[in-house]
Parts: sequence; C-alpha cells; structure tokens
Amino acid sequence: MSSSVFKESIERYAEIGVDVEKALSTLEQVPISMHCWQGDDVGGFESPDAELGSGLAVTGNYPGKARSIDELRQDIEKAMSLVPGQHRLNLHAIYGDFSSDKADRDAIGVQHFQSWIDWCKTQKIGMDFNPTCFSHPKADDGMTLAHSDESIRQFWIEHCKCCRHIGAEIGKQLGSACVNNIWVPDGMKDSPADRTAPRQRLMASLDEILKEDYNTDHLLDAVESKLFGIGSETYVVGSHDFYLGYAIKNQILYCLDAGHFHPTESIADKISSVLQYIPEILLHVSRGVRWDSDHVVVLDDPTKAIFEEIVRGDHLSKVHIGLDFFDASINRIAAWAIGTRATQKALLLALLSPNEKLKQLEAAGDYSARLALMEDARMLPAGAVWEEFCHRNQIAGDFKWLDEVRAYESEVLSKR
Ligand SMILES: C[C@H](O)[C@H](O)[C@@H](O)C(=O)CO
Ligand SMILES: [Mn+2]
Repeated sequence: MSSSVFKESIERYAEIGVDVEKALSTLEQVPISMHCWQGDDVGGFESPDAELGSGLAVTGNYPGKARSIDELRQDIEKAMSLVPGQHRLNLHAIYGDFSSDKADRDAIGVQHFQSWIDWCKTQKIGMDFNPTCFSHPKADDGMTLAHSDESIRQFWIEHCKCCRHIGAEIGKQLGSACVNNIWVPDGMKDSPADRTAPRQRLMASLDEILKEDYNTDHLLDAVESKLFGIGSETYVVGSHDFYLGYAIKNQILYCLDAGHFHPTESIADKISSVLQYIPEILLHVSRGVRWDSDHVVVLDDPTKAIFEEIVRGDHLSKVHIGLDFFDASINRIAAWAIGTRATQKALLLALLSPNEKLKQLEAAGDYSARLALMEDARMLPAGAVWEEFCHRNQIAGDFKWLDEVRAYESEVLSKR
C-alpha cells in the first residue's frame, strides 16, 4: 500500500506541474548497465593472478570478492535484487569463460561468452561489452592501439575486432543492441616529443577495427576519452578532442565518463553539445576524487546535473547509461547498490523537477522566478516517491537494503 507521504507528494508535485506517476513510469523504463568489474576489482577470469595495470588502480582489501564466474553471477544477481527496475550487464572481455578453451585476447570468440549470454537470457536483461586493452603483457608499456610496434598494434586491433563480433552476437541473441565501448590506456607519463604520430596510429587502428559493418540493431560502437591516468599524466592519445572528432566523423557513440575530465569541467554541459553532432552517447556514471576517476557514485551535484540535462533536453532515448566505479574498501555488493540507486535517484529527481514551468519562466525572461522555483523544488518530498518506486518493484527501501547485504555477507561472502 502506498504511504500517505507518497499520496501527499503527488499533490505537492502537481502544484508545480509535475506528474509523479509519469515520472515513475519513465524511471521504470530506463535501464542502467551495471558493470561486472565492481565485483572483483577488475580482475577477470583469464588467470587467477592477473594484475590490474595501465593506469587503473583499485584500493582496498574488503573480504569476499568474487573469484569465479559463478560467484560473480551470484553477486550481480544479489546486487540487482537491491535495485528497482530491469537493468543490463556490462561485461569486459577478460570475464569470458576460458576454463576449457584458453585464448589470448586476439583470438576470443562468442563461445567464451555464450554462458554470459545465456545467463542474461535467464535474467531477461540486455548486455553491453568492452574490449580489455589493459592488464596484459602487450599493454605493459602503456601503449596498445597507438603502439609504434606494428605487431603489438595489430594484436590489439584483432582483439577489438573480436569484441565487435562478440558484441554483435550478444545483441542479436538478446534482441537488444549491445554497446561495445573501446577505451585504451595509451599515453605517456612525461612530455612526448611527438604527440601526432600516436594519434595517427590510433586513428588508423580504429578505422581498421570499424571497417566491418554490423547491424546497429545488434551492435553500437562507442569510444571513450580520458584526460589523464596514472602513468599517462602528461599525454593521453585518446583525448576528448580526439575521440569527439572521431565519433562525429564516423557517427558512432562517444562515451562521456564523469571521472575523465578536469574537476571543474561539467559533463552535464557537454551532453547537449555532443548530441548536436552524433545521434547517441554512452555515459559512464562515475565520481572523480583527486587522482581517482572511479569512486562509487553518490547523489552529488555533478550527478544530479547530468540527469537534469538529459531530462530537460529530452535526451533519454539517446543516452545509454552505464556505471564505471570500483571500490574494494567496502562491501562490493553495497558499492553496486549505492552507486546504482544513486544514479536512479538522480534521474528521478530530474524527472520530478518542474522542467516545463522552468522553461516557460526562462522564455518569459523571468530569471528570478526560475531560480526561486529551482531552489524551492529541491525540498519537495522526492524521498517518498523513491520509496514508492522501491515498494512497487518489491525492492528494499532506503535504510533497509543494507540488511540484505549484511545477511548475504554472513551467509555467502564470509565463506569465500
Ligand atoms: C574498466 C573500464 O573499462 C575502465 O574503467 C574505462 O571505462 C575507464 O574509465 C578507464 O579509466
Ligand atoms: Mn569509463
């Protein structure tokens, strides 16, 4: 039964022209691609002693991390059971099933991922994919698709081609386009003598990778930029300018990772610009804190601003929402739940914002009333609407879901 606070919130929001039921039904339809790599600190299943590299770092040693595909699936199922709505899985290539068929990255095939596709079928969810151009001896010197050694560059080109092939099959089998996102760590710690040649090589590699046409009902290609990484502090080959230009030229998706820009730069402000030139984007919802681009997402101002922009610009159908954070210092299931719920809350707040009224005030030039309405609307009872959303989806509400994590921790995680 709906709470009286929820019933009251419907009236409060109606007073400022917001339809709460419409907001809830929109929220229900927006899938968030939950990243597998929060579950095992970006380890993957190629080998048990795999080490994370290429400027990615996970800190913390919280007990209970997933050590096998079965454990990871069990954990993702638990995490998904703490999040209202129907979401997606975002898988990296190192998470394939290589137990009976070892393959280097340039030789992976659909067979290594069929069990994940089948698992997604049972969960009734879509799946996204990512080449893994890091944590590999051929990525140890910080260069992959931009490498000056032709054989190494070709190796990574082959890997990305395999991933597109796998992604297309994922999309076909699941009946929902798979976003295949290419991120490479390529860069330099200190001032390069030549910034141009690596970018020319990266462009040539991407051209080669994207040569084969796939049905866009099955596969959507995305490229992800970064400002800097550990070990690539001075120069990143795949910078914002590089990939934005590349995405526009080739009409593919551009991935905006919220942790990949200067701290004072607003991702939110980029969305309406980028979408003037490309039809769709991928978001990596994340939280940058000093050197780290991947803290667990919380309901902070930058995240709220991103979703306000998406909703106010009517861009929801053009934005693929994925998560990208990894924290090993807290319970990993809790991390997933906190970050995914915070992302949904940011979207809900944007849907509950009096967007039409604000636009009318702006059009009338009444900026005082616009600012006053923005401010006053912040204190409306959005929490009651969120609780209702959880309740309708039979998902534990705030202050309760953590009990389920604690129970899972003592029954499952503590025994690993
Ligand atoms: C593991 C992901 O592919 C990775 O986090 C990438 O998306 C990124 O953001 C690198 O900083
Ligand atoms: Mn990312």
